[in-house]
Amino acid sequence: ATAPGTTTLTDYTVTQGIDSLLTAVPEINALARLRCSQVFNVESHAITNKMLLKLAGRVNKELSDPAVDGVVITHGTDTLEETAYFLNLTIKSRKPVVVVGAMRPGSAISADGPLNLFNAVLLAASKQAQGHGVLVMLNDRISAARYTSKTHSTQLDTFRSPDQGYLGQVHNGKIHIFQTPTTRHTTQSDFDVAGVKSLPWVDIIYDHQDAGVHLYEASIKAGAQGIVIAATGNGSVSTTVKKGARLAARSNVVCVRSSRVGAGVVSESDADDKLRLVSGNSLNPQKARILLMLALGKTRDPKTIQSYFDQY
Ligand SMILES: NC(=O)C[C@H](N)C(=O)O
Repeated sequence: ATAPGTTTLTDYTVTQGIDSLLTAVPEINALARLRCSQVFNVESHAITNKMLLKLAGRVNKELSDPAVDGVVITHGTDTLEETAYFLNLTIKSRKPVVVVGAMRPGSAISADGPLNLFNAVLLAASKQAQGHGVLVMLNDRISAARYTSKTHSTQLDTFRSPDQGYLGQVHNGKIHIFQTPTTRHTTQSDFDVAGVKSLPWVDIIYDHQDAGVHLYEASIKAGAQGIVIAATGNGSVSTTVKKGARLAARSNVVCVRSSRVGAGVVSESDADDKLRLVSGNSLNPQKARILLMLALGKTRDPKTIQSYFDQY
């Protein structure tokens, strides 16, 4: 992205294609032989389900080529965690897939993109990075797609996971991996989107004080097959959530209770069975939506869907 001046950090437009990103970091040529393609060139809020499906197909195809050691995807940071988690569940390979972004435009003083990209290519080309699921590389930190989330609107250390931390770091051009995710991903995933043309529609509804039930009504009427509730605290079942869940259950729409607080596991509740609710485990609402779309491609049974949320 490019901004009008070197000190402008936020007012930018997507301008650079992959070729200009790479010419800015010639050091990358010493790390790997690169084959590049521009699959999309959009800000990340413009990514659609169709684009996710196309990207997963493309990455799986590249990785099935024995000449390919790994894949790097450059991505806007706003919804990066959604794409990374989707790929974590749908890529059928142990080879590294690294999603990389930048918080500052390339035109800025101290732009972070060049080093992030260098580190991402280093990681994607390495044996050490194999088998940990999809990785996110920013600010020298290696994160697991399952755990990491954008937590700050502008700072460079925005990608964090308070409970699970980082998988490792890149330091002076050397990779250090400290741990591996324990949730199922890539080669152990049940989800396969080969040949899939569209994903079931899932909305996210944010709960708050004095919330109305009209958003549930609208979502069900619009044909959603699932609703993720960004509930308060530990996924609290407020009166509105209860009413919304009852309406949804009547239309066979599956509701997942996640939390708007951004960290922590949402406990399973006694109310879940009665209201056909699924607990979102430690997935934030936007990631719970990704898993629910994939789960609904297989079943509408809340118990089976709960088992996916327990494992992925
Ligand atoms: N810094 C960024 O990458 C944000 C950008 N708006 C995006 O596409 O997500």
